[in-house]
Amino acid sequence: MLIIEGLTRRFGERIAVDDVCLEIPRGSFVGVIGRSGAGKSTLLRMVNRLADPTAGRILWDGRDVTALRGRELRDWRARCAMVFQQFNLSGRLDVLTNVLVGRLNQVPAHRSLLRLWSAEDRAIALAALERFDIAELAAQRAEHLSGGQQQRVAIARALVQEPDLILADEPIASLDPRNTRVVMDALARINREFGITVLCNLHALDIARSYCDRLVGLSAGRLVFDGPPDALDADAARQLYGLEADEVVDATPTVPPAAPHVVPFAFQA
Ligand SMILES: Nc1ncnc2c1ncn2[C@@H]1O[C@H](COP(=O)(O)OP(=O)(O)OP(=O)(O)O)[C@@H](O)[C@H]1O
Repeated sequence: MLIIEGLTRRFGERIAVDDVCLEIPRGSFVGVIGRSGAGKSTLLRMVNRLADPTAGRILWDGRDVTALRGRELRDWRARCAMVFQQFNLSGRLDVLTNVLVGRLNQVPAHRSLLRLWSAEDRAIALAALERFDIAELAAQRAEHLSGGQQQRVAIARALVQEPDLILADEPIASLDPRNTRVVMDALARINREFGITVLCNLHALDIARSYCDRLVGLSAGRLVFDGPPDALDADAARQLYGLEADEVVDATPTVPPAAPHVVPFAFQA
């Protein structure tokens, strides 16, 4: 369970996240929605401590992760895999090596420094690529892939990290509609098949409604909506999006939420 208590982040006079409280059970797929500048990225970045809160606490299974330092903080970050809008791959490295980077925390330091990947690590990385139908790209340089393929590589890298949480910050913002579906499907599979909690910042409300089992809406840093997608009515959307509400509201969910089916990690093909 992820518990966020009174989480606040100020940048000078500006409050990016303002006294947010949430309880997120394991295995949830939560969409964080709101206008540009609402505080979505700052909220996610605080969860894995890329940004530190000005006030408040974050607890994972009862442990205060806001207090972690040094090795414990590195371990926490390894358990919260990030997926970014711009994929954050090493373009000149091949796809398999990019995925193996997700294993760095699982291997002894001397091996990770020398990039000495074991046959088991390679098999795990390859199986993750197979899972997302991109194993045939394993030897290609990441920079030669399309945006949708690169994002699937980034999700495979997140998966081999064996995280408790995936924090996806606008993972589909630079993708076309077809790749948007492919990438959201990949996140949904990780959530359902492995029971990994997903927090996903999304601009597109129709996508958030289709894929997430819960929506958390921020406006000027404050939590103004927290509920299932079908509870987000026109009034709630207007509170979140103001005059843009009519543009972003699509009342028809396009993909019915699927029941979670949890299996342990098993990457080997
Ligand atoms: N490092 C920073 N320094 C100063 N202000 C910041 C910083 N990071 C974020 N902010 C401000 O905090 C507020 C929230 O920003 P944040 O990026 O979290 O919003 P967002 O909802 O993710 O927006 P977008 O959807 O455009 O990415 C904004 O007003 C932003 O300008």
